[in-house]
Amino acid sequence: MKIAVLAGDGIGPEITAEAVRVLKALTSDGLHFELEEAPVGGAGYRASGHPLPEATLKLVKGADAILFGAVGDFSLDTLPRELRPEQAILGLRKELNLFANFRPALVYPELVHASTLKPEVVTGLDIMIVRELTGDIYFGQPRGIHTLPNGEREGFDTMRYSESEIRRVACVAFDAARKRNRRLCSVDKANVLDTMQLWREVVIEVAKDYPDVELSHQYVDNAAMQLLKNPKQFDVIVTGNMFGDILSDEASMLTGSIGMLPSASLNERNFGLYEPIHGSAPDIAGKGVANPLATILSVAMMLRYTFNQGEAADRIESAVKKVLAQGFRTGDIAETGKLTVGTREMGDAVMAAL
Ligand SMILES: NC(=O)c1ccc[n+]([C@@H]2O[C@H](COP(=O)([O-])OP(=O)(O)OC[C@H]3O[C@@H](n4cnc5c(N)ncnc54)[C@H](O)[C@@H]3O)[C@@H](O)[C@H]2O)c1
Ligand SMILES: CC(C)[C@H](C(=O)O)[C@@H](O)C(=O)O
Ligand SMILES: [Mg+2]
Repeated sequence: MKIAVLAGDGIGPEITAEAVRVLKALTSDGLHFELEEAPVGGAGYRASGHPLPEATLKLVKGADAILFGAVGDFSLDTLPRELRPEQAILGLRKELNLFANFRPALVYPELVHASTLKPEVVTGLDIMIVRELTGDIYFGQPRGIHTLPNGEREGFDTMRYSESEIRRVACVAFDAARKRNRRLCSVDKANVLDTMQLWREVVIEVAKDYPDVELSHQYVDNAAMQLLKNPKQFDVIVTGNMFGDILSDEASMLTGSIGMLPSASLNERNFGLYEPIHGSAPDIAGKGVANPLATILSVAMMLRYTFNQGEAADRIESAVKKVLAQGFRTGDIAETGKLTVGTREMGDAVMAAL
């Protein structure tokens, strides 16, 4: 199993190092991983003048899966957009056609205290957000900043989705719902946006092939509120690129921390990029305090989705549950006044539990 390891910027290298240790530990189970690292994001720009260097792209194209840390470097924010670190992850998603993004939000019993919501609202919460990842206002043309006849500048981006783009992610979400509790909520803004009216129409068409899955619809503003009011009403949520970005960060706080949410970004062949949903966290980078569990759990998703190694994935997830039960906490998930561990110690604990 060939894995390209792209650690990226900020806390990226710290959290990725722990996930790589976990992968290497599984080698003793008879699994064989070939790991190769390459620079990406700000690190890619500094190494070769581009956030997604040619050599990095070549490496990922020859790999079976990608383990991704995070990109983002505020000191490069003045660069033209195409050279900024974030273009690396956007470029990989587009180039590799990773349209289906799975972002599970799971509340571990030991972390109920860390949730921003009351225990009875989040205990046992287990939802899956399926975010479309290669379309929407993120990639729609035209876009830009131009000067109006009156001399002021205007910025513009275009929200667009074709029927086939909506259909394929809807199918993925219905399939996921079928394997879970057979409830799918499609989140859109069909009351205002034409793109989203089409979204709703196509989702309803696709639903005809899934009579066993209960489909509901919510406008995104209501969905953002419902996630805080009664998150357990959801099983699978399917939504567009931008709404999914925002709702998944929101959902992370139901679980206690953004440092707990892994993700899988897949194409039609289950080739995948696996990354935590958070960013490079410049405010804590280099301090050794970042929570590595989202990245470690992303490795479990990789084993399950791309490599069909469900047992190994279960082992990682059980190890994470065990360290939480043992009381290991990085700062983001700690109770006030309680002892915390750093990134490396959390990795050590997971290794020991494995
Ligand atoms: N996929 C990605 O690579 C990705 C995702 C999101 C943001 N970004 C980029 O990251 C940079 C920083 O963005 P931001 O500050 O808006 O979001 P962020 O997710 O990096 O950080 C938000 C907050 O969450 C905390 N946090 C994040 N991950 C954590 C972890 N593992 N453990 C403990 N705390 C954690 C941070 O310290 C910060 O306070 C920006 O350049 C942004 O574009 C990249
Ligand atoms: C860094 C950025 C391009 C990215 C996104 O908006 O998709 C991030 O926020 C994410 O959630 O992976
Ligand atoms: Mg995001």
